[in-house]
Amino acid sequence: MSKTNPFPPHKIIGVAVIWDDNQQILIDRRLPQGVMGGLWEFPGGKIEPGETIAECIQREIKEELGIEIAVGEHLITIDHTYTHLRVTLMVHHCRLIKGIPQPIECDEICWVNLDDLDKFTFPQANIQIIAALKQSIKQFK
Ligand SMILES: Nc1nc2c([nH]c(=O)n2[C@H]2C[C@H](O)[C@@H](COP(=O)(O)OP(=O)(O)OP(=O)(O)O)O2)c(=O)[nH]1
Ligand SMILES: [Mg+2]
Repeated sequence: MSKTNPFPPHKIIGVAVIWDDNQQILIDRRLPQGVMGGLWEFPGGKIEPGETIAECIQREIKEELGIEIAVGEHLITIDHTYTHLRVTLMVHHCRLIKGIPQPIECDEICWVNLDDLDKFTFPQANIQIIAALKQSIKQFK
């Protein structure tokens, strides 16, 4: 009988909701191979020792997309356990400062309106991120 590891590895991930000047959000599609291959996500990655979350997000976005961003307000922190992995997603609103995003480490990228996010398939943990995002925007309307 197969058993699920009760202590799956834990990753702390800095996640960016990057806004441009037209109120659009940048999402990327993960490479087809590997964990959660082919799903859409908000760009980001694993924190390195000694880094703040803002530094992690800035570094990951430079590495993955070749752009500079300003890291702003904290949106939400999500703890989620997948079958073989536990993630803590620390999500911040960010703003594009410089450059045109390139799909350096992902399959494709897309600027979308908040209302169009539902048309893309995200990992399960993102349902809560998207709900928080819609909630945070409503406050301004
Ligand atoms: N970046 C990002 N990761 C997400 C989101 N939702 C979600 O469940 N994840 C999960 C998928 C991955 O297991 C993990 C992020 O890992 P990653 O593969 O981008 O990070 P990394 O490149 O720094 O990690 P690694 O090479 O050291 O494995 O978080 C999301 O919206 N954005
Ligand atoms: Mg990543």
